[in-house]
Amino acid sequence: MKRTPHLLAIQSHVVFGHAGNSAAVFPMQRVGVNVWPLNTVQFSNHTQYGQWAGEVLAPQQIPALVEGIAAIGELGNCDAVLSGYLGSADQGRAILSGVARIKALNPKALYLCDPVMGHPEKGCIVPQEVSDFLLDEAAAMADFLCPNQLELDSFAGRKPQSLFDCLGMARALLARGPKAVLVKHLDYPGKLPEGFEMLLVTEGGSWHLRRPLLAFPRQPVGVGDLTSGLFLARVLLGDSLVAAFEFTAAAVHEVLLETQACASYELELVRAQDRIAHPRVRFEATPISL
Ligand SMILES: Nc1ncnc2c1ncn2[C@@H]1O[C@H](COP(=O)(O)OP(=O)(O)O)[C@@H](O)[C@H]1O
Ligand SMILES: Cc1ncc(COP(=O)(O)O)c(C=O)c1O
Ligand SMILES: [Mg+2]
Repeated sequence: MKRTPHLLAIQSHVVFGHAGNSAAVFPMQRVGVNVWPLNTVQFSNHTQYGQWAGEVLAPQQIPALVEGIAAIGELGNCDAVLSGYLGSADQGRAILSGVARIKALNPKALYLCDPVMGHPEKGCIVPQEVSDFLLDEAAAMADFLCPNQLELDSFAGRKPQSLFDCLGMARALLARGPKAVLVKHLDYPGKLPEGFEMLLVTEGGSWHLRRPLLAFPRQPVGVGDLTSGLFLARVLLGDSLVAAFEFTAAAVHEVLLETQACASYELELVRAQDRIAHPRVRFEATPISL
């Protein structure tokens, strides 16, 4: 029997609704991965409500929890680490130490960094020191980096002029260390308004994918976290990077269709669970080169 992969997921938890681990853990479990959730913050709700209660996990808790798992002899069974929303730069550094510790025990373990940065125009609130940490330190250690367009712009230090420009900006990130860059959401001059586009850039090639852009009265949150989580889960389950990319696009689209049908602001993950595991739609990733 094939072994069930184990994934340490280090990102936010919200009590109500879905963002961070609260968006990604259940879908990753639903597709067949054992998830170890480590919550960087526990907030009442995601920050795009403009107000929330709760607190940030003390950074020293991260190594303490990782060592706790090592002490029971399980840390070497960790196949991958995912990091997302961080409450402080010190938390980020603690995560990188944890990744190094896990890779020493299991050299095949993968690290996916979703560089969640704050953006006034989006309403996602993250301390500035976290963005600096992600740009300067985290990208170098990541096997997979999953920025959205605004985060890709921050890495490149500029906005793109075209799709090929986005491709160049994503390819440039490979030089910092990652094996693959998944741009979860493209935005560039000339983009067709009716499409939602993504890019996958690897050492072996690059792929572009388009799915329909759905209309929402308020944009749902947690879509990026769902995207990164499902991509890593499917890679661990044995998909090629391109197959994981296509699966992720389809499963996320299914969740958005369910969410739209329910006229819900929060992602309808429970209702969409069978569609996550077995998407009915399929989007093909097409090769693209500079
Ligand atoms: N097919 C779609 N139709 C409409 N909106 C979408 C679709 N897919 C994703 N979105 C929205 O697009 C945005 C993507 O967010 P973005 O900032 O690029 O990434 P992240 O979710 O990581 O922050 C989110 O607001 C999400 O709700
Ligand atoms: C607590 C928390 N975690 C994670 C996120 C990231 O969500 P998204 O996947 O939409 O980038 C947000 C966005 O506001 C948030 O408030
Ligand atoms: Mg995000």
